[in-house]
Amino acid sequence: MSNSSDLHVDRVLRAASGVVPSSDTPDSLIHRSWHRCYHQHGLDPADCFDPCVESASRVRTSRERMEEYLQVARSGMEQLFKHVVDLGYVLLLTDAEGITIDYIGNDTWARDAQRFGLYLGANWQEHIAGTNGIGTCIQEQTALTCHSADHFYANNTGLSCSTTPLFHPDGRLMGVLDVSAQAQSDARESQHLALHLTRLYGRMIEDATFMRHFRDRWILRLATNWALVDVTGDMLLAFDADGVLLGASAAARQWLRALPPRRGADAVVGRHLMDLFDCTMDDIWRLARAPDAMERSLLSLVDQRSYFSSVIVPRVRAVGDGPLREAAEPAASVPVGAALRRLAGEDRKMRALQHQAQRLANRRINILIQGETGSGKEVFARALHESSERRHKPFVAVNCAAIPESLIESELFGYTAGTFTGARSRGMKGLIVQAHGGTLFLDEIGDMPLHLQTRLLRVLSEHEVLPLGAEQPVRVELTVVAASHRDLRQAIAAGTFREDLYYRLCGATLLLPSLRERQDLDYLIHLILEEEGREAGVPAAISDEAMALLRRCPWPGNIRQLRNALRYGLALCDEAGILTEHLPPEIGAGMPHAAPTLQAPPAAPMADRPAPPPAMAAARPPEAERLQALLHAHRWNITAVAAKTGQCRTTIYRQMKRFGIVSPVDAGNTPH
Ligand SMILES: Nc1ncnc2c1ncn2[C@@H]1O[C@H](COP(=O)(O)OP(=O)(O)OP(=O)(O)O)[C@@H](O)[C@H]1O
Repeated sequence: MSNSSDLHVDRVLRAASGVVPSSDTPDSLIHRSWHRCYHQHGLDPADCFDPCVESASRVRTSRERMEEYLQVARSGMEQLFKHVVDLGYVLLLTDAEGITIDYIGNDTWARDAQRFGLYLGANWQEHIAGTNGIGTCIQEQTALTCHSADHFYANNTGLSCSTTPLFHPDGRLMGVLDVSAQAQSDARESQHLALHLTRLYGRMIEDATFMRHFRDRWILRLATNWALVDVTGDMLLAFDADGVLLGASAAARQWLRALPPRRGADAVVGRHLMDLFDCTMDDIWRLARAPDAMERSLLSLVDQRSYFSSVIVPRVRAVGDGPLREAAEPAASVPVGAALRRLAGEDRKMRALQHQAQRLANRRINILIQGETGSGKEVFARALHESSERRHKPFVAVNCAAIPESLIESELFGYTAGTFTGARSRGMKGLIVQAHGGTLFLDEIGDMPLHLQTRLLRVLSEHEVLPLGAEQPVRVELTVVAASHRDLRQAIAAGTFREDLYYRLCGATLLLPSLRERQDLDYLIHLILEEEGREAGVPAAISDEAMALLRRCPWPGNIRQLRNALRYGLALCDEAGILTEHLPPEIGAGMPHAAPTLQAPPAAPMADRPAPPPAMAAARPPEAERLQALLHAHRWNITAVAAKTGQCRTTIYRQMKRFGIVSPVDAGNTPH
């Protein structure tokens, strides 16, 4: 062994035992590696290192497994090689096990490079090759230079290598990009440019792999510099149409570490964009169309900084046609469908909501509608369905508060023949499957029991339903519109609502204004009068005084209350139309001005479809008595009562709930 080799071995051994001479400039990362090689891997720096070359089939297996990564990396390497070829560098690409799976070399140096092990199949893992650019990069998971005497083995000190780790969008290490040359100078600084280029191209390869991997998903590119964000960014995030995170680039993963960890959950996947930014999916649609990067800033909830963004919309295959098309289409000029238009007159908030809903109608986004009870959430959901491409498909409404808890699972998910005995033994298609291709409206979603929330979450994320008793899941495609008058965020905090389900449901949130806030009360009065008058077969007129009285009312029960007041008036009035004395007494008397909030328990002063009562002061309205009698007469068979009254079963349950009517079955008694 030559004198210089002895000196190298001595230096490595001293550092590995913790003795670092003051003349040495310790690179803690390199010294850590020497320590590992000597103490953990049992390597001896005095030995002569022979490159370990894996079999051709091992290399082929690795290349086949990583085809996508390899293709992207190859293009990046070819570009990088143009910059470094004249400087005598060769390029290596390895897999995560440090095995060289691609190589671009320089003919003049090919022999020497081979001698050093710089070719296909060479295994550079640290426990085999000692401290080196690739193996140490895999251990440390960071870009580094292993220059000359940084190598563990003396016969590798003729090399200078700069490397960077390459991460898959799911956070796994894919491999290492290496730029190596014969060491010309003792100074590590001579490798700064090589390290910088390696890092730069490594990032490009990672980003390109990310873009390919998530080409059918939404991608958000973020940068602190607005001018470059459309070309290159600091971070990439991929998410689905509901705003649920699917992947993050290495830099974005690092950034997300500032968030509190989630017990048992991936640090990235499954989070929601609304956890990261002060925005909704609808804002993302808006950003996707904003041409000027200056308008595309997002406030981050991770570090309270503003980031400029560039939104890359998914390229999806349209059903039934081959070519790829852009998922997003210009939406600013989408005309609002008649059903949505009819819901409001000249009310600014409602106008904005109508446009927003129309834009969302055909994008497979789940929507959450919030608003006080009676503000028209179900009516809005129906109008949204009617204004969508799905209008010829089913609209299935489920009131989660109205279906008894014991039935909700089988009603929603269905069951196979033989799962139950008796009348239900034939099996039933659940409501979710009935909504296939159309819209499933889940009213009062906040009342859904927790274990069913878990099942529903699976349906939404996997598009499959497993009916009770079934072995094979049924595939379903549907858009879910959910509604709640409760503040679901509070329900999440209270532990009664699943946060991940909330995020699945609120691809966009629409908050309906209360009737008190609306500026189109006159429009609504005339609309409802016309509808009710037509149904009752009477002319729908109203006096100015009665109109004035209605305008002064604070409407704690919202549109439901307004409709009921007008029905009441129409029932009592004659051909001259509704006069003040025909309105319910509480309208004239003025109502309590306390506005119900989203958290308030449902305030339902009147039923949806009451028969005109002779007096409103009765403790229990006559329609409650009538419903009770009907239920009794039909032995509490809700389906039969629904058929008899021409209403759907959920309405019957809802009325029972409202009037406090409890079936003897639920109360634990046997019906008679
Ligand atoms: N835009 C509208 N035009 C006319 N009538 C409306 C409108 N919106 C709601 N209504 C009427 O108001 C009543 C309540 O509507 P809906 O059931 O949609 O409210 P909701 O917010 O879903 O109530 P809840 O929270 O109690 O389920 C219904 O009788 C409906 O016909």
